[in-house]
Amino acid sequence: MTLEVAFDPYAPDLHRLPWVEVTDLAQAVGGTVHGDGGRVRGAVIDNRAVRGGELFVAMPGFHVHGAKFAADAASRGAGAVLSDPAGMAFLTDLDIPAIIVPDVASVAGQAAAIAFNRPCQQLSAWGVTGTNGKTTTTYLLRHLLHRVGHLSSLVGTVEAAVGKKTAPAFITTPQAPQLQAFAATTVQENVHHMVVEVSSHALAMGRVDPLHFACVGFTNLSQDHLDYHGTMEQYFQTKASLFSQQRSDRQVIIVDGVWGQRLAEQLERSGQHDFVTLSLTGRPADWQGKIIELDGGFTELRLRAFDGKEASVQVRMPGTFNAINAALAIVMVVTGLSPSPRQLDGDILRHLTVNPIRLDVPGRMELLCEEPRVIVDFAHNPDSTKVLLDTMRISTKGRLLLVMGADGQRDPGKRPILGQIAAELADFTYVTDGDIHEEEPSGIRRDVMAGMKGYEEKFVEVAPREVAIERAILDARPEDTVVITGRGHESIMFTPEGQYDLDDRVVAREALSKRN
Ligand SMILES: CC(=O)N[C@H]1[C@@H](OP(=O)(O)OP(=O)(O)OC[C@H]2O[C@@H](n3ccc(=O)[nH]c3=O)[C@H](O)[C@@H]2O)O[C@H](CO)[C@@H](O)[C@@H]1O[C@H](C)C(=O)N[C@@H](C)C(=O)N[C@H](CCC(=O)O)C(=O)O
Ligand SMILES: Nc1ncnc2c1ncn2[C@@H]1O[C@H](COP(=O)(O)OP(=O)(O)OP(=O)(O)O)[C@@H](O)[C@H]1O
Repeated sequence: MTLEVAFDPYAPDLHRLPWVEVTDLAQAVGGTVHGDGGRVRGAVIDNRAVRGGELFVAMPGFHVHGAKFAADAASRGAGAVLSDPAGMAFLTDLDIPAIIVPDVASVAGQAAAIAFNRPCQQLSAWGVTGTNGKTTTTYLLRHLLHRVGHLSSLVGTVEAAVGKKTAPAFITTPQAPQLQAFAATTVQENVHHMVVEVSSHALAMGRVDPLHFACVGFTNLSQDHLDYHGTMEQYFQTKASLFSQQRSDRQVIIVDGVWGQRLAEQLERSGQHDFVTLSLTGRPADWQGKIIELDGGFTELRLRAFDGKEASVQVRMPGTFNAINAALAIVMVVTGLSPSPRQLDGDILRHLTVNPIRLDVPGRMELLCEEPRVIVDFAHNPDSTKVLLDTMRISTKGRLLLVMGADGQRDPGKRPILGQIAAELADFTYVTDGDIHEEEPSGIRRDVMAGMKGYEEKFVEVAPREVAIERAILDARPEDTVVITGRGHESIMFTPEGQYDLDDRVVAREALSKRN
């Protein structure tokens, strides 16, 4: 019997990497070496991931300092430790060398890039950022790159995939050493393009450093993550940093929202003129897109470039927002692969649009049943919830029933706004738990319901989530639509008491089986 080994996208073959002298590495990151010489190949941020010879990147975290695990990393065979003055307290009696720098996060990517033999220099990286649509656009990018003959790896909220191998994701954009490890795996699998979903947290925490993207795209910006960024301005500037020439060669920006327009103006003012703009609402832009609604909830997307090149393609994915995501992905591939952003390769545009675009993205508009229609979707902020409910309303014959909640320990300011959108746009809402994390769930639900004042007859509070999903599905009439938002593809519920398996799709299917 052969045991199948699970694919670990963050564990490239270390034997295929050259050794790096610790003194050279220290010099490159401006660190001082404590202990004798030594050498490393590869890098990890978790002691439990050490296989032998890696640099253990010991960063301070929100809960613990990584250096606390340095001795264990050494016992597992780590070649050296990278840490900071605060971490040194844990490094006494260590029998491997340590590189000490003032701030580990700011050099972790660079150190890991060197330890993995600079994998990103051997591939083209594509990045997508924005509040909504990142995951979907990265899937579309990967699909379209394939259409023009380029295999790519993909790392984002749902999965980390290289070729046909895939592993579930635990975070949207991995920590810098993991991203470099993922790039090394990509290179070792002979894949030359890497598509990255770039979160604002990642940009703020230096997780994509020192990656230089071949092409990046901006979807949109609306309220989210203000618990971390504080203000919309700060959130915007963090996202905007991906579009500087220090970080990316080519940039595509949707300018239909005020933040996209600001991004374009900001780049223009800074003397960066080569970026490409895209509008789907008739605003002045390099690329114009027009979305025509077709029967069945699908769309036809017509694109016209600044040089007169035109294409049209059917997007067989529900919702105009998916046509917008497809437009961004198409323009990114044409922009990224053409000789220059202003000298387009018409063959690429033709190849990309010759066949309809149809792609299932796990937990995004995932259709579980036609009658009643039951959809699981990842919408978990005000804008995506509004866009989703507006979209579903068009094709709902009966009532639009919504199962929703908000996440614990995440941007409490958006909770009443989510409640208000639900109250205004759904016919009936089952207010339940989102991802609880380490917060008391009834308080989260109360925050959501604070936005539903005056609509008391249009919602009910039901917890736990499984019960709310079941109740909505059993209440639904055949002509109704049940939309279950907030967790999409996620399969683990985090609570203060621990974690347990909870997949909305599994719960919904079980409930559907109880309808006679
Ligand atoms: C706030 C934040 O970003 N936290 C991340 C951070 O956790 P932490 O600071 O609590 O880490 P910690 O437990 O204190 O540990 C400190 C260090 O010790 C190491 N360690 C820890 C324990 C151990 O046994 N051994 C060990 O080596 C850890 O790897 C870490 O380097 O380091 C962890 C290990 O990499 C991450 O999993 C964790 O992300 C958590 C899961 C998270 O939810 N992050 C969110 C805020 C996030 O980054 N979200 C964005 C945006 C998503 C979106 O757009 O919606 C994302 O990119 O996912
Ligand atoms: N372009 C868009 N504009 C607004 N809403 C969108 C757009 N694309 C998708 N959505 C909605 O947002 C939800 C999440 O989409 P997706 O996962 O692609 O975005 P994301 O930016 O990756 O989200 P997250 O950052 O939370 O991972 C979808 O399920 C859909 O309801």
